[in-house]
Amino acid sequence: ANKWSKTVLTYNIRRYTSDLSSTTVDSQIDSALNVWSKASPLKFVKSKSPKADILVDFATKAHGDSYPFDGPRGTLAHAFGPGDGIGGDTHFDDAETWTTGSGGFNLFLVAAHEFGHALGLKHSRNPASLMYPTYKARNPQNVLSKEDTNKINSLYG
Ligand SMILES: CC(C)C[C@H](C(=O)NO)C(=O)N[C@@H](CC(=O)O)C(=O)NCc1ccccc1
Ligand SMILES: [Ca+2]
Ligand SMILES: [Zn+2]
Ligand SMILES: [Zn+2]
Repeated sequence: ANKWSKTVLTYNIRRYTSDLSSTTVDSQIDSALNVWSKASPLKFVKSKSPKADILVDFATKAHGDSYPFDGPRGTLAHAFGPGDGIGGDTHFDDAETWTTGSGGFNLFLVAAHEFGHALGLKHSRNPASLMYPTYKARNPQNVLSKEDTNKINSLYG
């Protein structure tokens, strides 16, 4: 599927990174989902069940799908597009140092990018877009470009 057939999506955080408190991870993930719910009709509900639409996980190297992580740097995270089962699932490479600031990799920023993929967005060629392929520091108050917003609303608006 290229998009979810519903606008209320559940998410569950299966395992956490040891770089941050679980409370901090919860709030970073919630803020990253809010980026998209603010720009579209989408709603996200935290669930206790790993059967949630979007299963968030931190893992290293081979972790049960066909895309093993690669140690520090390189691939930081990946997400599967909309669909049942692994669809929507979002994995973070725990070989990275996850931060809430500008050191290491900012979890909020990477998560916001990954959730774009989980919702059906591909990479953009526009360096101003959150969906541009490579990580760079952005103003957390304004991470979406007009293109990002237009794209999410072309799917769910
Ligand atoms: C081919 C995929 C699996 C590469 C992977 C990605 O795009 N995940 O969504 C990734 O980790 N990309 C790196 C860049 C790279 O591997 O060259 C990245 O920084 N992704 C996180 C990101 C990208 C743009 C904005 C914010 C965060
Ligand atoms: Ca990596
Ligand atoms: Zn994975
Ligand atoms: Zn990406």
